[in-house]
Amino acid sequence: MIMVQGEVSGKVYTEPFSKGVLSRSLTRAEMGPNKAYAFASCIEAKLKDKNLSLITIDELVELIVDDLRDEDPEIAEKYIAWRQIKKGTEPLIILIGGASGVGTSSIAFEIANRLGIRNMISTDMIREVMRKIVSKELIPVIHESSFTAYKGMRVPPPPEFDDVLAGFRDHVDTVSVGIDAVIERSLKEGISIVIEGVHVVPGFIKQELIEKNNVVMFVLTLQDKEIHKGRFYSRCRQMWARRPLQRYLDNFFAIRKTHKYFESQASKFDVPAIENIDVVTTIDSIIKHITETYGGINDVKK
Ligand SMILES: Nc1ncnc2c1ncn2[C@@H]1O[C@H](COP(=O)(O)OP(=O)(O)O)[C@@H](O)[C@H]1O
Ligand SMILES: O=C(O)[C@@H](COP(=O)(O)O)OP(=O)(O)O
Repeated sequence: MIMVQGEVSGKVYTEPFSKGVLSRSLTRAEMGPNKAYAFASCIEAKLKDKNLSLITIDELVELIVDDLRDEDPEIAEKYIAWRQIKKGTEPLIILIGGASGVGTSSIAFEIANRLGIRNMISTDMIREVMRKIVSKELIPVIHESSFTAYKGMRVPPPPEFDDVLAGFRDHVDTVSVGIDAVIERSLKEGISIVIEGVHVVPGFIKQELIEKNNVVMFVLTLQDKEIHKGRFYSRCRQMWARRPLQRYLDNFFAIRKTHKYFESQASKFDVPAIENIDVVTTIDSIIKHITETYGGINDVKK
């Protein structure tokens, strides 16, 4: 049996070489599952040829990267980026925001999967818990959707303010308290998490949290209104979908206003705004940003 030697928090451990474990990490770099398994089998054969009984993780990675570069340089680069993120010494908190329907939940799921992050929460769920705690009489805006929150405002905004955006800001401001709490708890426990939804808006999360290098935020956009509208149709086609299409189409104008607000807040707070046209391009772009800002850093700003 070939043993692999790694290190966690200064403690050395060994575990048997597993083709399954290696192929899973290769699929996270976007190699097809069959190819990944075949590649992992080749690596195992090489180790056997060398008569090795023990190899360190770093030596193994070097071998993998060398072979990957010959086999598929693009996947080799993705694998290196993934390793770099994994080597970070702090938990990674990824925040993905965007107007309703732009794809935050789909992309969050893919990102969590790619990075092997086991925790994911939708801000809709945080809001749902808050709704049970805070009555509709006390804070009516959170009992509405983000784009209809203006209907719940106890005092209408002055005429010079856009009512949809005034309601949206109130709504987001309240739910952001819950998001702050999830981030704080994740940092305290040392768990990586992806937090996604319409309530992840630049400028609303506590500054001291967002300033940390291991807390990264992204905004998803869809410039083309028709593509955006199409996403509500595709969402409703899923068998288990319970949210009525018509509601989102009726409020599409208001949803687009929030979309514009996301764009302006992202630009104001220097948060990457990523066009979510194609899943693979979106994921690659997010991973690239994370690698550049977080990957491999050991000195996290406190
Ligand atoms: N990049 C993409 N390309 C094609 N369809 C997408 C993409 N991102 C999301 N979708 C689809 O758009 C719909 C809305 O996405 P969803 O993730 O539910 O949006 P949100 O959570 O932002 O409301 C879903 O049917 C989803 O499969
Ligand atoms: O408040 C909102 O804008 C939407 C966000 O949900 P997503 O479309 O982002 O999933 O929640 P709703 O009230 O429709 O359940």
